[in-house]
Amino acid sequence: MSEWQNPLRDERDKRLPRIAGPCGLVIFGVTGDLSRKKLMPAIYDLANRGLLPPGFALTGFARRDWENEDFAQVVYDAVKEHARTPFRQEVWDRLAEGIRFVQGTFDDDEAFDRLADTVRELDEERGTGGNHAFYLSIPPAAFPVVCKQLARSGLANQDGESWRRVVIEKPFGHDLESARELNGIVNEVFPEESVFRIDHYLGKETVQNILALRFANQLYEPIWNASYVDHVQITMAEDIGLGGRAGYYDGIGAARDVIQNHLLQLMAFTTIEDPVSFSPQSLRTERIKVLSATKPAEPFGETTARGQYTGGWQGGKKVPGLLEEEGFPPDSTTETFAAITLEVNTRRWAGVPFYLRTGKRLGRRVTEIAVMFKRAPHLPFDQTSTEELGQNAVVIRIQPDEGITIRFGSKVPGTTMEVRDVTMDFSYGRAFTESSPEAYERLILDVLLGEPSLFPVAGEIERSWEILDPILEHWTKQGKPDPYAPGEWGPPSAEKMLARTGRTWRHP
Ligand SMILES: NC(=O)C1=CN([C@@H]2O[C@H](COP(=O)(O)OP(=O)(O)OC[C@H]3O[C@@H](n4cnc5c(N)ncnc54)[C@H](OP(=O)(O)O)[C@@H]3O)[C@@H](O)[C@H]2O)C=CC1
Ligand SMILES: O=C1O[C@H](COP(=O)(O)O)[C@@H](O)[C@H](O)[C@H]1O
Repeated sequence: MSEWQNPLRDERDKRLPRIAGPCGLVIFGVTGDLSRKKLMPAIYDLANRGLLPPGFALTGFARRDWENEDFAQVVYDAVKEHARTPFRQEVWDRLAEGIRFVQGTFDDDEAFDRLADTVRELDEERGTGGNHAFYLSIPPAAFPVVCKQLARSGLANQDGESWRRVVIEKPFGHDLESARELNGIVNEVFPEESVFRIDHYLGKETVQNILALRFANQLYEPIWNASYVDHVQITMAEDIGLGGRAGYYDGIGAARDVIQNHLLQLMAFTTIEDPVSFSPQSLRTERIKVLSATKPAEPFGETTARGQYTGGWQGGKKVPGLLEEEGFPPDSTTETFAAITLEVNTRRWAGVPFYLRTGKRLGRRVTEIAVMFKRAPHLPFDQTSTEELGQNAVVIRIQPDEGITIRFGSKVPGTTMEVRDVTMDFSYGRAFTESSPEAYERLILDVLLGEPSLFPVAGEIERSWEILDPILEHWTKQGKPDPYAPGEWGPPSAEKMLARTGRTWRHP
């Protein structure tokens, strides 16, 4: 064979799509909301993009008395309703050949033995090669029993030639102690490198783009620190209510639901030092370092706010308050809005407050990171000419209208020197012809490829709870959250929380 190598080949290979090797995926909880709306459509989308191996197998495990064909019909309906990419019959036919169903409950040993038989048969019939991932799309209380069943039935066994991986949905625990306990149980069955804890925000293109923005450019990094940044606001606002989600949400609340995971990860991506490389280990090391340096600002009575939506009008429709939503007790103290202040005690960030907020039934659906810069030390203009000038800002829009906006002052055309804010916009939709894959597509593919960069490790999860636990304890003592009407941006206490520091929230 010639020793000559095409000098462009390595670079080109890096851009070729990464296709999973022979494998299968078992989903627990296939009748659930997440599975129907996100997981099954994402699997079809991956198949449609040619990223799954030819003999790929999808096995569902649930209580319903179904045959393989019944489950295949459920997957078909989910794909038709929710898939991102166009439906192609030949892709579906190929995928459907590998669909299996196992009926059972989580405490049923025989059901798990049947699952083990099914997996063995798939290895023979479909050539899955003993490589299987188990996706726990189930209530968090059931994570331990399913892990134990996977161990008991031998499904977690890896023989060195093949792999077994477990995928665990959020929330991972409800405080530090329960997260540690759960990590212990999971790690008794699966080594840490086989555990993929899902935080679907890390699968979003725009979240990964934070790293590109910061580390692929020279423009931002020199000013990305306490000398130039005044504060950072991270917002995840939703306009929907919690109808139909009481079983999961009551007693959990906004902070556990999204601050502990999505928002702290957004903060970590915004604040990490440049990783040595983009290897999973380097990225995780930097994320853990910054989370370890993060503390909630005190006193919590002034630095946090929490609210619960009341009934009212939104988008021209009458909507119920949380306490009128089905399944929530009339005295529920679950918060549907949460805002907290964090300090990142590193040389780069000391003194810069990070304000994180999230809520349901707010003004609109938007997730963004707004890096707000200090004002120029001196303005050589009349005071009246700069009255409408705000702070410079870099706003990273995670969703919708994914992109980046930079706000700066500009002269208003005319004979006077009047300066006003203008914006410069980068929009994914306009800049690229490629459409963004759904977060779950990216993450499921990464599980099958064994690529762990975008999955939080045990240490990150535990650090996040350490940050949040003292605030949650304070709120428990406080009792009822403050009311806010649908369409508002949280309760008045949220505005006060920033007003005390002379700042205001953005109302994006
Ligand atoms: N829905 C979402 O948008 C999101 C969900 N998540 C997480 O994903 C996971 C699943 O959520 P979601 O789909 O909403 O939950 P659902 O309540 O809609 O579904 C739960 C699933 O678990 C099954 N199940 C529950 N108990 C048992 C049991 N004893 N034996 C067998 N099957 C059982 C249910 O089966 P059956 O139909 O028979 O009851 C159902 O398929 C949770 O951890 C959640 O926190 C995370 C982010 C977003
Ligand atoms: O994890 C969760 O995220 C969803 C919002 O996800 P997004 O990708 O649409 O921003 C949220 O509604 C849910 O409460 C939470 O569990």
